Amino acid sequence: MRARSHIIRRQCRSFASLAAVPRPTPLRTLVPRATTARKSALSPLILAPRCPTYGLRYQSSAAALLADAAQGADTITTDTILSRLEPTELSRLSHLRNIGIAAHIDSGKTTCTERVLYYTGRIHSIHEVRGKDSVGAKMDSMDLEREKGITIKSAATFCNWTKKDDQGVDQKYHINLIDTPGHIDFTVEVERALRVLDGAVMILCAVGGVQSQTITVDRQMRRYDVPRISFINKLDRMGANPFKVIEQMNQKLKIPAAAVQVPIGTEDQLRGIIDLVRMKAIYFEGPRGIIVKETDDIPEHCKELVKEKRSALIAALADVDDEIAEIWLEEQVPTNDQIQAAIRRSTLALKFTPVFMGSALADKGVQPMLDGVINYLPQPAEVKNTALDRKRKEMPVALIPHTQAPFIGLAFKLEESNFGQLTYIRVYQGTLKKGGFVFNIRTGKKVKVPRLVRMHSDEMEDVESIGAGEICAVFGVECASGDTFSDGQQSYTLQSMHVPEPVISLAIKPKSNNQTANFSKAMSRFQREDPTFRVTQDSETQETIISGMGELHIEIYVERMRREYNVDCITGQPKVAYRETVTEKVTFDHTLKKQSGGAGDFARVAGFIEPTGDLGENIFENAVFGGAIDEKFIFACEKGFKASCDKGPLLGQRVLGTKMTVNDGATHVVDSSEMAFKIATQQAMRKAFKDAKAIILEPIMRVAISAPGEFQGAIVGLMNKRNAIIEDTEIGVDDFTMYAEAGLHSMFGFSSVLRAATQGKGEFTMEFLKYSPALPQHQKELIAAFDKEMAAKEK
Ligand SMILES: Nc1nc2c(ncn2[C@@H]2O[C@H](COP(=O)(O)OP(=O)(O)OP(=O)(O)O)[C@@H](O)[C@H]2O)c(=O)[nH]1
Repeated sequence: MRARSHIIRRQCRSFASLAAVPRPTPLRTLVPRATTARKSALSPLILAPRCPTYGLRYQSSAAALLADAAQGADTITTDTILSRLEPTELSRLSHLRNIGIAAHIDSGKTTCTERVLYYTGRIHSIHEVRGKDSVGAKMDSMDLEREKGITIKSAATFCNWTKKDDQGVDQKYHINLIDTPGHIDFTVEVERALRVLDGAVMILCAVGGVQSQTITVDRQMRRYDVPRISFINKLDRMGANPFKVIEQMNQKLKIPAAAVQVPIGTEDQLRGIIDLVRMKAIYFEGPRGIIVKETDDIPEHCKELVKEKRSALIAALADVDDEIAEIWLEEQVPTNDQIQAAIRRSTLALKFTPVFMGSALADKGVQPMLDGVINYLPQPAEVKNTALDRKRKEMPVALIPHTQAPFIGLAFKLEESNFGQLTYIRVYQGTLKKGGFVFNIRTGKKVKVPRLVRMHSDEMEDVESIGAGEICAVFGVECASGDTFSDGQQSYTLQSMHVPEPVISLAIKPKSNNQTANFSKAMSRFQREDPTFRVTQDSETQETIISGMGELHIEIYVERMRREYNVDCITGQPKVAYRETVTEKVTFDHTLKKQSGGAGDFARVAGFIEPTGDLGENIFENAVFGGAIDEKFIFACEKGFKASCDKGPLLGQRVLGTKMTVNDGATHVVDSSEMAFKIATQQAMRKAFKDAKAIILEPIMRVAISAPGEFQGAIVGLMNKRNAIIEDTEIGVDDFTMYAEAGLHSMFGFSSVLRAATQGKGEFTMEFLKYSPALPQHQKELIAAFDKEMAAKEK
């Protein structure tokens, strides 16, 4: 029995340990042709070379690929992975797309997704955002979303899209899709979706063009290297001009763009779309445009435009793709296939975005956009994903999207549901199985996966297993957002997403005491689900303080508390999350000495504090030589410094960009303690901080305001009053957009001021840009108010 288990253990030796053995020669050169042919006829597994150290025969290409991948992220490319995956794995992955839809507010993301679900057969009727039937779109499942007509939470779904291949054979593709919110206050939803998706559709309004949030989304897509296609929506709107939008994309976004389609008519004359690659006119007939009719007959009045825009497409491709550049230089015309291949290559290389167009509301152009998702966005194996190996000093290693590899997944989103915590997971490697066990790399805990589902907005479909490259959700797995899971063999961690810092906070409490339990429940749930929503307790006032990304963000949570938890809340005035820092280097030498009868308190700390140079993390440095302060007390000094940084001396706000170096001190054999050193450091910090010309930093917001042209003067006046710096103003046909930078405190309540000044026609967005020193007068007022508050508390 023992011998048998020994053999099993040897055979089950982890892929991680295989990774440590010398790298085997690539499969293709070693496998004898006859063997491969015979073997592949019997099974999809390829016989791999013998491992020199263990004498094991690799079971599949997964092991060989993993052995290479584990040598370091640079040893393997997506081409290597693609060339060495077995046909079954390759076919599974090449029929899979994980995409997100992201855009400026109200561009039509949800309306578009509703059409995608209808045309792919996931839903059987279309309901509009703010539609007359009051049902609302499938992906806006929360009551609040349906009432307000905005997306608050990103929602995941999946569908199948059938498309003919080059030989005219129908191929079925599985698409995992995430619809994201447009409002900047919910931007973390976009961050986490883009972190795990392989490609994205960026939607733009044919009238609004590149708007403030388009620029943010562009930045987010670049942060996670997400290839994208673009879709200019709302061609049916008056004033629609897709080519002006493309011009704006080329000027303002950091990615070249060119149309791959032109419209047949615009506004109320929109009839269809012409595909510039295949040179086909496409019409959308039948109920809700479900029948796609393609013809070679390009309407006469479109021919000139088609010629011009096809040339523009080839010229744009020649700038980013060598093959087209060569054809172009030889003054030849590329074939349709060459154009299509170049669009795919340059889109995947993040050098280009093909622009599709249509009107989701008018049911035109969505199906060709879906074909574009298949043609131009990557399958999971075409995206290189890496993790850090904790066992090998955080060495980056490539992940292999193979179902037989050891499981690695990232929990990117959490939600509470009636059945417990629902955790969204992207499976990067291996297979996640219902009833199987997974290890949380952060906590080291092993947990069972009791239920595995695919999400369809707020509905779910149970599944037995999910393979590499897919997105799913699990129940009953306790974890935090951003945790990496493995099957216990590897100690890999995946980098989590960027989480912006909250900039606004307010005090909150339930109206009546008997709602406290529900209030706490709601707070802990919201905090777990949304990393940009924070809850803290003011240690002096014992008030609960909530912080978030903006007024709307906080407002939505207060409203959800009322609706979902039956808790009415009293909220204080919103407060700005100011920060404190030092601007000069000063030395300190502070002694704490207390003698009160028995054992006293003694600690001496000396050193200096100085600015770190950036407004990032605070730093504590131990530069004590010769044991002037015992090692265990140094740790207490660091604790004291950190506590002081959590509540700065000027306003009780967090300290940024400050470094403390302790280089001397003294210890008393009897009276020194950890507490004494902690307090001494806090006292030293309080004094030295003020001496080091401490200042208050305030969040500066990037503000974009759009309104009809007649209100421009009034809005300039409003912004001047707020000491804003107006950066740029774009004048459109009827309206204008102003870009400015303003301190957050001056922007509180701006939505109602703007509404009143523009007869409700103006709109604005703002997002955190940076921390900057507050104006001297404002700093004085803030400090005076804080001191007064403190004095009142002491009385
Ligand atoms: N005219 C016109 N209106 C459209 C079109 N697509 C969407 N809309 C309208 O634009 C509004 C916003 O649409 P949504 O689909 O909610 O936009 P969204 O981008 O998902 O919005 P958020 O997620 O809240 O940012 C709704 O009133 C839609 O009916 C279109 O093609 N033409």
